[in-house]
Amino acid sequence: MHDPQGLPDTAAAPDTLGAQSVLAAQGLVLQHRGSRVVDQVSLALPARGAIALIGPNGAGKSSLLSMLAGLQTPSQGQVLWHGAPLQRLSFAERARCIGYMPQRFSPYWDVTLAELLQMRLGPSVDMDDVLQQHGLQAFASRRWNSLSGGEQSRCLLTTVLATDPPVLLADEPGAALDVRHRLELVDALAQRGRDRLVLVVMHDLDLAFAHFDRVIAMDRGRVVQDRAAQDLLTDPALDAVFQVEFDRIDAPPQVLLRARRKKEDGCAD
Ligand SMILES: Nc1ncnc2c1ncn2[C@@H]1O[C@H](COP(=O)(O)OP(=O)(O)OP(=O)(O)O)[C@@H](O)[C@H]1O
Repeated sequence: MHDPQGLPDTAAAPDTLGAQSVLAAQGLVLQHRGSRVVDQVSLALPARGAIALIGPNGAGKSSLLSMLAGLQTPSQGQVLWHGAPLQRLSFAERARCIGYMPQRFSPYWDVTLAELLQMRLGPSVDMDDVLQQHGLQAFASRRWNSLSGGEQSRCLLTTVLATDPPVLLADEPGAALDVRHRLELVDALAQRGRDRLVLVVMHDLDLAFAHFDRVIAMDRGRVVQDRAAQDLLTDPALDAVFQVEFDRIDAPPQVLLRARRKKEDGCAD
């Protein structure tokens, strides 16, 4: 059964965690060589909202995101889409429901941006329109491998969003962008979060706290904080996650974080 948006109707098999949410993680564990890189993560993600996923290197953010996208199979637990196992959806349905932007992407063939978009959208879509909307006309005939890192990121996000998926999972989409494009990106993601779900892995904490409603922090495979952005920003628990001491600097309309190494490291001023 499908809803009017063409999405599968899986609400017929509700689950206590997943029924209230579009996407949910239920006791997710991911093991590599016997160690748990994601360890018992349960999360309920609503149909709307801009959520940042933060945490130190190796915390398990990318691993969690790829399981939520259905790209990695959990060692334990399951991902729920409207309360029913995500794996019940076909690959085509998953691709329509969940837009996923990985940290690194390189197509198997060295295609042009126009070819990549065409593969994603099909022949009936007017490619020039899409490229123009996103200011990417200049890159249409460029081979993927000839684009700079930041250009690839902008093109990849456009490719992922071209089908307007109800859920976007993006892994550090701003990492390679210059400051203007990074600001444009977080604005666009926050805007999208008003009527869609956007879950974004971010290392830029100032941008995460200024633009996102909810912030989830991971550490050593676990979700250690899951709070409204403004609550977590002022809580020393944030310092503990990153093992630094943050100065909170009042810079209306926001509070900026300045990190110092912890005193016990013997390197603080
Ligand atoms: N295929 C794999 N084999 C072994 N270990 C892996 C594999 N994939 C991930 N890991 C390990 O799992 C842990 C979590 O990795 P993950 O990429 O999810 O972290 P992350 O929070 O996204 O980190 P970063 O912020 O550095 O991108 C890391 O220690 C990583 O080395």
